[in-house]
Amino acid sequence: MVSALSHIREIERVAMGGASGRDMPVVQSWLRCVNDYRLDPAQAQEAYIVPQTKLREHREQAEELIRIGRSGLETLFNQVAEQKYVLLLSDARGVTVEFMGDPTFDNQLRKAGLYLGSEWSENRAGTCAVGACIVSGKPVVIHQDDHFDSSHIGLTCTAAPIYDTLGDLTAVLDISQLRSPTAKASQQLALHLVAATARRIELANLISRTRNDWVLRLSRLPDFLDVDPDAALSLDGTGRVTGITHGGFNALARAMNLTAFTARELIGERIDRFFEIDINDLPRYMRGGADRERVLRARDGSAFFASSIAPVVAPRGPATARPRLPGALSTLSFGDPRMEAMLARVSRLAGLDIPILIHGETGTGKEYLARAIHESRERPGPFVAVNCAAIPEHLIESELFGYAPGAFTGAAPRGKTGLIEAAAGGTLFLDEIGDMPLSLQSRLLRVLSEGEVQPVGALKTRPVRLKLISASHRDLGRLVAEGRFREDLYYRLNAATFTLPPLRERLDFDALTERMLARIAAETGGSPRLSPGARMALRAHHWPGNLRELHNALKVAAALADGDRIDAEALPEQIGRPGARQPLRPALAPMPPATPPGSTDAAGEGDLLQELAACGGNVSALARRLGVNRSTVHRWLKRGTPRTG
Ligand SMILES: Nc1ncnc2c1ncn2[C@@H]1O[C@H](COP(=O)(O)OP(=O)(O)OP(=O)(O)O)[C@@H](O)[C@H]1O
Repeated sequence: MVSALSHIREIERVAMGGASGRDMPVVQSWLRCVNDYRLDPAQAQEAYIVPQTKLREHREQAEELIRIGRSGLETLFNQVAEQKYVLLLSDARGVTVEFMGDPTFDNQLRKAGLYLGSEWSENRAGTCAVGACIVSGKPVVIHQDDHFDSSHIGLTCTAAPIYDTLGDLTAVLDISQLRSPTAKASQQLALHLVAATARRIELANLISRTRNDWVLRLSRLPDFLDVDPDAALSLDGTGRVTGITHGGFNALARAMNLTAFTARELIGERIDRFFEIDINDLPRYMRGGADRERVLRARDGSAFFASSIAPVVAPRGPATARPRLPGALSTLSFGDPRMEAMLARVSRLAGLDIPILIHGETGTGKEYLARAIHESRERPGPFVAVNCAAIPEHLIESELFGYAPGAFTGAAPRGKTGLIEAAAGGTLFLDEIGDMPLSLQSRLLRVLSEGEVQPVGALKTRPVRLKLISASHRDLGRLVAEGRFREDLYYRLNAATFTLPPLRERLDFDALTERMLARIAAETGGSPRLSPGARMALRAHHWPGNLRELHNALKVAAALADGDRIDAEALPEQIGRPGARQPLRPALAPMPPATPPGSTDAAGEGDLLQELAACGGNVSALARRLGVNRSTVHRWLKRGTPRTG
């Protein structure tokens, strides 16, 4: 093994632009460590293990994937345990959320960071397999002194990415050894095994998450098509792509010779854009047919063997009888599978006097949904909306419950009807219910369980029947645990809980945008249309403000546009007006930039798409502007995942 000193010297040489015999991914990662994360090779740092509470949070988020992938992980571990490998599954931030290893070496493994809770993000740990894999989105071997930090140069680590069904990198699978043969080629088999297991976990994830969709598996060869296909995608009842494995993304992109596309842009496209197939042909590809009957042609002329799995429950979309939603509810979704399923359940409860609790980030349309539920009722009556966070605490009681004449100094002489009574026979919408003071929660509970309200200072209660819809962007369960929300009220409210997806996860983004534009057109009398560049920038944005942010962005853009065409320039600055991005940070070493522009923030891909939009979608122009070659730009675009490490 090389000495720490010569290792440090080598990194310094490479950082100064010196030639290196190491693999390109290693050199690129070293340069990121020096130039982007400002790590110093001379400052060795031992592995970092996140605190237990943090680890619990990371594990909770990865729970579903770990459950789905468990048998694949165990099979892989059994294959390599003899050679003293340990297995780590890390999340997209590099934190190890699952670990399998020989407990005899627990102490050594923990010290080396090959353990549950260790964080292997590149900006913290320097060049390492998990971190380099998160950044590049590709399988990688980081062998011994390929590591940046000299405290890790004894390890050999092999990692492969696991993508979620929308094409985002969600986890990294890694197998590592404390000691290994000197030759890096010794890890080729490890690389193959890890990549194959990651592929299988992606397939299992796709199948388990798309129970009411068709799943189509594709391979160049008929062998193992059913269990280990090269590619897999899920399709709804209209033949639109609802999910993909990473191989599925590659197959779709290749079928259309697409290079500058991200996985998310392919979701929602019709399968007949890519293959000579119709949704009605899918049963033909179910297991049992002869190989030659399972050949499927891609639009670029290449051929695949195909095998389909029918939906466990009836597929969505017009091909099957889609449950008809009452008018008001049907305007809230344009084909997003989660929204459709949720609205179908909501519509069954809308007419009953059961409280409904709506969860969702700010601006996801909680009040819109509440109003739609109200309007879909047979005799809706009044709709009274109250934002519990907006009324000063000392006024909430009298506002909600009203008061009797002379209840307190300064009270109106004839008393006042509270908002609860005002909603009698209709719907009371309590927004931000988590902000309701504890003392009032018990009184609200009484309204719900006894059907009566007692105004402040009144001796008698009055009967009141209403539909209660409450909403919160906070986790009420957590507020209960912290003693800030009454448990009894919580259980009364949460029986029918619905969560609105954030805009960035909705699959009907384009249709939703068009609908909003149509509404703006009706209001303003124009007919605004999005240019391709503006559409790309909108798709690339993260939308922290959700539907509210989108609606406002479109209104502003329509007002600023020259005529009816909305160009990217008319969009608000944070959504990616060309030129709004910060200039590239100059690299220390005179090497081509090893990472896409914007990669130091969490929205690297978004920035790149904005750059591309600014170049009119022309990859060559963008490559010239960034000083890299076209294939580098294609690779960055193909990676299709926002950067995290
Ligand atoms: N279905 C929809 N169609 C069109 N626009 C919508 C829709 N839902 C929400 N919006 C837009 O988003 C804005 C916010 O919606 P709403 O007030 O329902 O969200 P919210 O989740 O209740 O927000 P908050 O958490 O801030 O109270 C609306 O004013 C409207 O501009």
